[in-house]
Amino acid sequence: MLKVEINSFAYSEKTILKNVSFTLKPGEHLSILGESGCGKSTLLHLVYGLLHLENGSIFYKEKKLLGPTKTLIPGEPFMKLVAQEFNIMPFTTVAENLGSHLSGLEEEKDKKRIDELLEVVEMEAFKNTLVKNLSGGQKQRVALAKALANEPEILLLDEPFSSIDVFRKNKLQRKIFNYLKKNNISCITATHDSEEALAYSDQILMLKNGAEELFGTPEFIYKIVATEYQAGFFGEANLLPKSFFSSTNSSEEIIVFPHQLKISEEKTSLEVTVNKSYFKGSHYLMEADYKGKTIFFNSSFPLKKDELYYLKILERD
Ligand SMILES: Nc1ncnc2c1ncn2[C@@H]1O[C@H](COP(=O)(O)OP(=O)(O)OP(=O)(O)O)[C@@H](O)[C@H]1O
Repeated sequence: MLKVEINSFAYSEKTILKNVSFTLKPGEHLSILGESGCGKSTLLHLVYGLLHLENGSIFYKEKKLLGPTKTLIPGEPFMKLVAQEFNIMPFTTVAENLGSHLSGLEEEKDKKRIDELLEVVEMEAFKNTLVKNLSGGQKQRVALAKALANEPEILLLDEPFSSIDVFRKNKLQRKIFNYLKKNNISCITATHDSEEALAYSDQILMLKNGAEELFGTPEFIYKIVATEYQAGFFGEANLLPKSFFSSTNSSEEIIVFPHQLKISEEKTSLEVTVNKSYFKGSHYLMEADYKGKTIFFNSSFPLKKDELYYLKILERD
């Protein structure tokens, strides 16, 4: 088990991370969700041992990890980090790149392993291509395969699918994360992609300004979001008075996602004027106005600009 306790971390004067702690069991997948610059990469670099953690500790299997000041080569042998600037050799082929991370002692075994890794990242067709001639997304897939080559116990992934097109992304995510589960490899992923975090992780750690904002299972996080910052990771969201939807005197406001609002035949407190409709494939996202505030709700058909509607809430699911 990995046990991370970061009391605080600063590059110079400015504190980047504070009071972040979690544990990770074998085969478990943790997603770090947070806006750009909130400290996700820094957290991965601390765990991997590229940065020195003065104020806190990291244990793996009861053993304290020493960090870069006490080890000759930064990084831990049982962990692999796929950083945003992936480090792959440009003037060698994809297969040679992967081969450089294998034993080199048993040629047939290595060849088989290279084919297996290429299959996981769907790069079989580029086996003999020079890395310098690959696209950004293809290089990212080689970096993922390279990280898997030596069967790490923990994989740290920094925005692993950021350069990969939607066409391939979903299938690749399924293949990689299923491969990790099957092989009991723990994984920490830094991501902006809430769909990826919800679908594949066991736990989500949401950061805000380098501190824990929310921590829990994807279902727990999605149901508990209460502020615009928290809800912002899951698409458009409305912050509306609770009193609109229930008989309460409280001035409390609640987060309501577009799919939780529905047009009402009866008069409600929420009378909106339609501004725009955006086709989303399975439905239309409506942008409407309520007393100068923008409200988003879903509709199965487009609504006309300037038409008035009453909205009611559906149970949050
Ligand atoms: N080597 C460094 N020296 C000084 N400050 C740094 C260094 N690396 C990162 N920072 C700063 O630390 C903060 C956190 O950066 P980090 O890269 O961890 O954020 P992030 O959440 O991964 O962002 P992104 O999603 O954009 O990759 C930023 O304000 C960044 O400017």
